[in-house]
Order: sequence, then structure tokens, then C-alpha cells
Amino acid sequence: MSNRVFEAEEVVQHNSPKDLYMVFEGKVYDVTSFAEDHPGGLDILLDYGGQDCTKAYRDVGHSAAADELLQEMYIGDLKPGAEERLFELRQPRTEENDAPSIFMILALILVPALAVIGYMKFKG
Ligand code: HEM
Repeated sequence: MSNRVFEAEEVVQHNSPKDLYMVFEGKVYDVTSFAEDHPGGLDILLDYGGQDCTKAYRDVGHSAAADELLQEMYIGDLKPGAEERLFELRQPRTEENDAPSIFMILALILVPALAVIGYMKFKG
């Protein structure tokens, strides 16, 4: 068991499927090895990657077996009082899991729109 103390700045970096930390009740857990096997799915875990999942975890009503699993992944403590900072530093999910960016969506709308306008001009 480690008593390492983590800064919020460090915890938020670990938010990808290959490197996933989560904070529960002020403790830091490295859930990377378990994430793919999570019965609730990887995707839901990524929503809390590098973040506090205390409320979400409790709301699901996880079993005692889940609590035990979690304890096995304990790696240290979040610096006392750093919860708010952690939330402020919240980072977007890593690219490989991200929904298409707003630019991509705009491009998908604009390109056909310009093509139609161009065609109409050409015709007229
Ligand atoms: C952080 C470490 C976590 C561990 C070790 C964990 C572990 C587990 C385990 C063992 C189960 C199977 C049911 C049970 O034993 O309770 C489960 C189910 C589930 N978990 Fe997690 N969980 C974690 C985080 C989360 C988070 C943050 C969420 C977000 C809401 C979540 C959502 C769910 C859901 C929705 C199910 C139900 C899946 C189903 O029955 O269809 N879990 N989890």
C-alpha cells in the first residue's frame, strides 16, 4: 500500500483507456488494467477519467465485490482539498474516444452546402 500524495494536476493527465486514474473518497486508483473488463463498460469509466467518481460510483450501488476490486487498485491519496481543483482542470476525453470535433461537423455541413451553391450558380 502506497501513501503517495497526488496533486490534482497529475491525476487529470491519466484519462485515457491505456492510462486511467480515478478518485474515490479522496483516494487515487489506477483502474487501467480493469477498465476494459468493467461490467458497466469502458466508456462510462472514461467519463470519469482523471476525475472524482465518488458520487457516480455510489449512485450505481456497486457491490461489495466491486469495492474490493477497487481497493486492489489503490495507488495513493489526492492532496487534501484538491477535489475542486481536480474538477477545474477537467480535460476533454482523449482523441481516440472523442466524438467528432465541431470543426469536423461544420465541414460536413459546409462542403455539401458550398457544392450545391456552386452548382446552382453554374446552372444559372
Ligand atoms: C472506479 C472503479 C470501478 C469499479 C472497480 C467498478 C466495478 C464494477 C463491478 C464489479 C460491476 C459489476 C456489478 C457489481 O459488482 O456491483 C460494475 C457495474 C457497473 N458499473 Fe462500475 N466500477 C467502477 C466505476 C464505475 C463508475 C465511475 C461508473 C459510472 C457511473 C460505473 C458504472 C457501472 C454500471 C452502470 C454498472 C452496471 C452494469 C450492469 O449491470 O449492466 N462504474 N462496476
